[in-house]
Amino acid sequence: MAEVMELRINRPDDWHLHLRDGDVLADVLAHTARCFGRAIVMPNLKPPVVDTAGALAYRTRILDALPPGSDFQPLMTLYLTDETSPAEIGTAKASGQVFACKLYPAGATTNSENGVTDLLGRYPVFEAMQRAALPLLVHGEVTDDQVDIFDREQRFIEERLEPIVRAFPGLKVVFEHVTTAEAVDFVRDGPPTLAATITPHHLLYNRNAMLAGGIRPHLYCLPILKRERHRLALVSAATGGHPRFFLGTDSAPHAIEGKESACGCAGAFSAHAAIELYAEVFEQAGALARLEGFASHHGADFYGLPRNAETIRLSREPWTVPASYSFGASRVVPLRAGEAVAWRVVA
Ligand SMILES: NC(=O)N[C@@H](CC(=O)O)C(=O)O
Ligand SMILES: [Zn+2]
Ligand SMILES: [Zn+2]
Repeated sequence: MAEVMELRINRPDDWHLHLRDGDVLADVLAHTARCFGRAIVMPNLKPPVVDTAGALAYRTRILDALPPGSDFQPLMTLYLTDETSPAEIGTAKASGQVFACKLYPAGATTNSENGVTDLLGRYPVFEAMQRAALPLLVHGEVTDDQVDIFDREQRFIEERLEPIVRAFPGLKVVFEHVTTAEAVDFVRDGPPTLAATITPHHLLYNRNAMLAGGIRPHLYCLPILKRERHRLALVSAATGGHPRFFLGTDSAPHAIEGKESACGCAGAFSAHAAIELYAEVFEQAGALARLEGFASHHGADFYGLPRNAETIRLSREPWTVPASYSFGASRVVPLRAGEAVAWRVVA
């Protein structure tokens, strides 16, 4: 069969994105706005976005930082804490600009210190979200020191996520950045209200890529990269056409000095080449025809939003990723820095 050289798909959306704030916001945002129509914007700023007023103010800062002429739409989220009230959920929904709430178990990941410690105590808030039809987005890892970091996602499914999904049959839940075969099975076997996002780095790399032959801090993210058998399960879920798996980059930039450190931050920056990297994954799986569903349709359908009408064009033209990009006063090292990416977005 002749190699596909060009691909036209509906404009994709990123259903899990970190844009950060302040002097780095414009630098980070430009990478996503060059190709994605919308993105679910994560609220784990310092301090986190815990109420509707904060989300609306952050949204304005994002719109102000957009490149001229861009019609990128930020879809805002609230960061759940032990103090979030059910009333705030109604306010968030009524704003028309908040599209979900994010559950970070306290201590699970970057800027999760203010996250939830008492999950059962949050049930009245989940109840309010179910009523308001606001999806719950979950960083699905237990935080217990006793649990091995490679087992934290699996344990979260059994101990935390399964009970929530069972208790709230009308609540849409997105299991964010799934990294294990167990998570894939849980979502596939779950109800229509349960979906998952999958990142480009978890589709492309296993833990050897991060740890064998030298430690590569720019591949360190949470949940941590897993064994090859898990990566293969993710590839089959993403490329298999199942409507409850969709694109969420978890592009999470950190300044180079925060990553190349004795105690480096978790997060991989991928927005500079996100759709291109997913195209590589789908091509390798012989599933390029399914890229559009995963990247441009399944997420919008799950959130109950219209699909983007415009299209983008991808061409099979390799290019070399720069060693770093501007990040406010610092630099960020992107995924694939200094190496080739097989696809590029053309106008
Ligand atoms: N994925 C990460 O490793 N880091 C994210 C937080 C998150 O999504 O868990 C970040 O904000 O840096
Ligand atoms: Zn996370
Ligand atoms: Zn994230």
